[in-house]
Amino acid sequence: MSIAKALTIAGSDSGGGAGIQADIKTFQELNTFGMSVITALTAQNTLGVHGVFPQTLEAIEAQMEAVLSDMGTDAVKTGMLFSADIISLVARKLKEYEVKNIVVDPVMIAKGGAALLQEEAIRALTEELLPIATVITPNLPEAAKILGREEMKTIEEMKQAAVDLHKLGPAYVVIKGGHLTEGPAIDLLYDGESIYELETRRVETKHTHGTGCTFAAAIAAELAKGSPIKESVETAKAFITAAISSSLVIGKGIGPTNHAAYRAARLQKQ
Ligand SMILES: Nc1ncnc2c1ncn2[C@@H]1O[C@H](COP(=O)(O)OP(=O)(O)OP(=O)(O)O)[C@@H](O)[C@H]1O
Ligand SMILES: Cc1ncc(COP(=O)(O)O)c(N)n1
Repeated sequence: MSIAKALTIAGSDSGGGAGIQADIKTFQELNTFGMSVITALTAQNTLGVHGVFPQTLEAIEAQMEAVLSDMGTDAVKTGMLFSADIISLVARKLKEYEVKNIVVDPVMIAKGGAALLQEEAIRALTEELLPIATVITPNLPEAAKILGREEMKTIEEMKQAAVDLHKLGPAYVVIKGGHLTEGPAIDLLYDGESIYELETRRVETKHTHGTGCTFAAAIAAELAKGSPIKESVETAKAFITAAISSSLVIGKGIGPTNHAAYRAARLQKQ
């Protein structure tokens, strides 16, 4: 039996809600074979990040070599990359292996405020990784940081940001509106010509740890299976909405989303 393969290159979240763990759970739920390259360990739980331990470049390169030289992949999702050196290495290896379907989630800061990307790495992100990305998935603060402007507060400002981010080289741009303070949860997809709005109701919950990681991993899984970009983003939006709608009260802080919810709902419908 053959199966589509998806690779996450990201940080490990010991709490299981974000990072590598969220990605692998998402890949599994969407019927893809998940593989991982761990860029950094975080000691993390629902209350926050208690330690960040970047892996050596040697360790990261060895993981990429091991996976890509033998198994290959149908899509890649990058998450926490932490430093300029790690970004350069990852971009170089993705080019070397001519990896297709690259989803770049430009993770910068954890919900609790901990830095998951060094300030000086933004240039490497912009110059080396964004140009080879199939799709980038910044949230509002990340989009603002990359563009060096104030955080956008309206859909019109988000649209302008999507157009400006596209000029940096990715084939598609998704800007996530989870951080808008009121109204529905609206994300935008820009393909260089048209802007599509993806809108769902905003779920009233504080348990949203790992939403960005899960959403980007779901896009990668769908692209890996050969779905076109628009359908992939729509499925990812349905996946994350289901996961947030039945998010889990685990730990004393911001709990994780429920990765099993999307498939469970679909099975129930059958
Ligand atoms: N309360 C909510 N209800 C419904 N959808 C939401 C909610 N919060 C976020 N989303 C959706 O979840 C996805 C992730 O968006 P968000 O802006 O939270 O990403 P993020 O900030 O990168 O996440 P993270 O903080 O985990 O890195 C988007 O599709 C967004 O619309
Ligand atoms: C390893 C890792 N990667 C990404 C995030 C972002 O997720 P969130 O903003 O929900 O904390 C995280 N907390 N940890």
